[in-house]
Amino acid sequence: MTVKIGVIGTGAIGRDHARRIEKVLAGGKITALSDVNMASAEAVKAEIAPDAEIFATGEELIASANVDAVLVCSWGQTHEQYVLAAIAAGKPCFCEKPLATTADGAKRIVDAEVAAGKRLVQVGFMRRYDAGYVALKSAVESHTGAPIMVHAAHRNPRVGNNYVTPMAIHDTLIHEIDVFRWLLDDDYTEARVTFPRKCARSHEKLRDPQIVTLKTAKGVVIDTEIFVNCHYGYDIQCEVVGEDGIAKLPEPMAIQMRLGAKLQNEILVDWKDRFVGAYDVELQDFLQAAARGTASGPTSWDGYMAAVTSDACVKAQECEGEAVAITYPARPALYA
Ligand SMILES: NC(=O)C1=CN([C@@H]2O[C@H](COP(=O)(O)OP(=O)(O)OC[C@H]3O[C@@H](n4cnc5c(N)ncnc54)[C@H](O)[C@@H]3O)[C@@H](O)[C@H]2O)C=CC1
Ligand SMILES: O=C1[C@@H](O)[C@H](O)[C@@H](O)[C@H](O)[C@H]1O
Repeated sequence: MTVKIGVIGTGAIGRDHARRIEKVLAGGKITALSDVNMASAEAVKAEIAPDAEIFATGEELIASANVDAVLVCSWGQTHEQYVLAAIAAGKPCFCEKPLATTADGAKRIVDAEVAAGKRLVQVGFMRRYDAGYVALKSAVESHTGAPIMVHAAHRNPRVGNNYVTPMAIHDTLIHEIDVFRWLLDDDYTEARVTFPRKCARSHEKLRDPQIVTLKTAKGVVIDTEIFVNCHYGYDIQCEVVGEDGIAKLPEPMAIQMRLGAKLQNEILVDWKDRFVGAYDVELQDFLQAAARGTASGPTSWDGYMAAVTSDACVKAQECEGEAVAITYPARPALYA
């Protein structure tokens, strides 16, 4: 079966996902596009999906009989309305992170999906599909012994002037928040944030870098450096320290060169390249589940847990150095 896909939001990631569905993956076809910037949707139609119909609104796209499943790739604050509309229409929906920009919004999605009685939503936490993280999880489960600490870093070369301090959590750390719950099979109990001196490239409304420390129910302490003006590249690091040994996230494959009296490996600069394989696998998973009228992978519940944790981390930014407690409600049976 070919799943007819409608994409809402045809900016950086919407365009890239449309490309992979049309040109890389099996079992899907882009039949509909929508963006508040119609020119962007028109450009994606012209370059990637010539058969797609352009809709003025996401709601009209979701209602179309020519759309079996939906990709929500618009700005974060618009995700909730589209995911709720997709659930109401009974159509599988892949939603880019964040599921919603508030924990209350994510909870409304969880409630709607539970009321629908089946999984319809996959959240775009692609790191769970990254070959390096999958190997790391296997090493932690089989070799390192019980985890005690995690040291991590999330570094972007630069960000725009619209990227302000809380976005380091909602937009950036949210990937670590999700992937460490999955990697450690654990939940968080408290968050703490420390700011070193602000780096010279950080603009007025951004305190960069910062270190977020999360503690889990099993007692693991995770420190993550977020540095979004690191300048040198896009660099994701993670090391798990266990009772018997240490496991480290592999570096992306890169040719090692001996040149000009230097030993060199290229470092990537763009998240699209760093996680290209993971995006492919996550969307192939979505297409397979959507063909069965359902969803798999990271759930609405995971999106909700990430939102609750993000809110606590933002509070922790506001009271530097102090611990902010994190508590979660009971998990509905749909997400057992
Ligand atoms: N999983 C990942 O690694 C990544 C996820 N993202 C997430 O994807 C989403 C989009 O990010 P980007 O593509 O980087 O942003 P972008 O700004 O390049 O594209 C967003 C597009 O959505 C459109 N849009 C905004 N409001 C809309 C609405 N109400 N209806 C329809 N279209 C609307 C904009 O006109 C724009 O074309 C964000 O939630 C972001 O956090 C982004 C980058 C990487
Ligand atoms: O999701 C993403 C961006 O929105 C975000 O701004 C980056 O920090 C992340 O590394 C990338 O994966």
